[in-house]
Amino acid sequence: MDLTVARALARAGGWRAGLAALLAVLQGVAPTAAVVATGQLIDAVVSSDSVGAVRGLVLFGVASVGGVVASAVLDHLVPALDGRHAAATHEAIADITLGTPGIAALEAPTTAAELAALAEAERADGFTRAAASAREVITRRTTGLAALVLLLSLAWWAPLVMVAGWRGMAVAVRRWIDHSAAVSAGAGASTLRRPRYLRELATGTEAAKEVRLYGLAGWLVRGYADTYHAALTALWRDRATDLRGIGAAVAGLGVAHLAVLGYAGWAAGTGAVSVAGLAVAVQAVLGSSALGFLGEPEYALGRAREVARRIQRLAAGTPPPRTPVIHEGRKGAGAIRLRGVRFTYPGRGEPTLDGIDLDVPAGQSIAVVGVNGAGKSTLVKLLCGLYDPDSGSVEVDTGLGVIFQNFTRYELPLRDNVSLTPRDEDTLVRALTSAGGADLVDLGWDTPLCAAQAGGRDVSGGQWQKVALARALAAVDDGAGVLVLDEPTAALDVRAEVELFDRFRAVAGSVTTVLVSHRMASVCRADRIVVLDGGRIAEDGAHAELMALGGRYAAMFTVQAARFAEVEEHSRG
Ligand SMILES: Nc1ncnc2c1ncn2[C@@H]1O[C@H](COP(=O)(O)OP(=O)(O)OP(=O)(O)O)[C@@H](O)[C@H]1O
Repeated sequence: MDLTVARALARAGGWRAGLAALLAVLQGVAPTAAVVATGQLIDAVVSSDSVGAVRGLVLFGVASVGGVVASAVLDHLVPALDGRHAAATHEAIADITLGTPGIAALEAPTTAAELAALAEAERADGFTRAAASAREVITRRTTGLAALVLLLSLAWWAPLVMVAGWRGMAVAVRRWIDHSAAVSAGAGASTLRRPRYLRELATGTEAAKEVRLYGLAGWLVRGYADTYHAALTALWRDRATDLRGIGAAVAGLGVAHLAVLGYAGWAAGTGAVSVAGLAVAVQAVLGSSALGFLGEPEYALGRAREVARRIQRLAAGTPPPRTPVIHEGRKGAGAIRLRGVRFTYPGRGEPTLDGIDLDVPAGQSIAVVGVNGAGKSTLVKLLCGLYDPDSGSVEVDTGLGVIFQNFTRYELPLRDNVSLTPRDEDTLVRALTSAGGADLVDLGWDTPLCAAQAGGRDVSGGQWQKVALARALAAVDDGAGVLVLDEPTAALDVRAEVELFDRFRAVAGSVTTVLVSHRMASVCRADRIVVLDGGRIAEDGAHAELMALGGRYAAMFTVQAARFAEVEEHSRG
């Protein structure tokens, strides 16, 4: 039994784990005790020894009843132990993933691979049966060891021969399985990624609309079948390693059986071993098989061990929390200072941000614009401390409220979507109304925003954005002095966005706001506009200044304004 798993079970289960281990040993000894009792009975019958026969019967009864009782108690104890162990494992994983201050560490290839492997192990469900598997392994190994003790009475070398035979077999099988597992976890995982993704696309709801609209069903099914088959063929080829090791182990095991059973038969023939002794020896040889490879419980224990080790590795590799640059405690509008900020995504050659200097005084509203991929969202993520800059510094004076482009749509009641911290309904109503979502209040605060749940309701994309805005406003209520809006209103039409942005500014007027938007109608309302280009700030100034400059911003604004005027004219005409 692996010590890593034993420690994990002991930590999760305390005294229950100790008791379970003891009972598993008792359950393992019981069959051997019954074999000994049978031997005593045979001896007693052959020699007409009634006292010996009673002793044999009593021992048989104790062994049988003891085994049954131990087994029954374990049946109750072990599932509870497994539940505790699974909960402790989930907690440890959550501690690791939530304990990192940024997301860069989670996105790092090694960490991401470890986390993916953990998720895979959770799906395989192996570690949730760690206690059940440990019970099985302890019981069987105890039975095997007890059988060896019995074999000692046949000949001193008999246990050694049987152990060698069964361990040789176990090593050969284990090696073959470890190789297969390594193939699956390594190259196999990456080759299976594509078919798995295609299967998710085909069966999930996310792409269901496009799959139907573009008639992708045939392509998906073919693509899945082809890539899955190709991946498995490669996997099987890789796994079909040399089986000679197993062949040799089987031969060795055969020789061990022949030697011990042959000797027992010969000894019985010469009278050196009694009939009872022969019966016991044969049973002991059978019992020694429990020292071989145990199959599923060993796999499951292996998976549990992998999970425990991955958790240890991840916990050891988790960087200590950085000195926070976000000063949560301070109230009121906060200033933002970026000095020489350079940032490169892992695996990318070119920096996405390449020397950003930006001072935003408390209370200012600033808009960040730039073409797709200019680095606006990256700047926001650095502001929030989700990534650390390669060089330079990012400092924010107060707590932050943020709405990301892809903000989370919690499958939770409306109340929790506006604020996950408990607060009175007046505050919630104020936040939602200010965000333009007054009509959503009628849904009821306890209505889950997910039609799949009992009493739940789906809401539109625009309504979700209002909920997300309300969430940011609730954060302001909590004292956040900087509000970051990363294209929060893309699902709204231009007029609705402008209206909402004005209302939002009135409500959140006391805080510093950073708006990322492609809508010039909203952008031009900010006190100051920053144009990102090539990882740097290309233009910086108020709307009128940048229009007068006649640069990138002026060009962007003019194109949108012209298009907007055209549409207006068209709709009037
Ligand atoms: N997690 C990531 N890993 C690697 N590269 C990334 C990652 N996220 C973004 N990028 C890259 O960084 C660059 C800047 O992306 P970012 O999302 O910051 O741009 P953006 O200005 O917000 O664009 P958009 O207007 O399209 O939202 C892009 O080239 C993008 O491909």
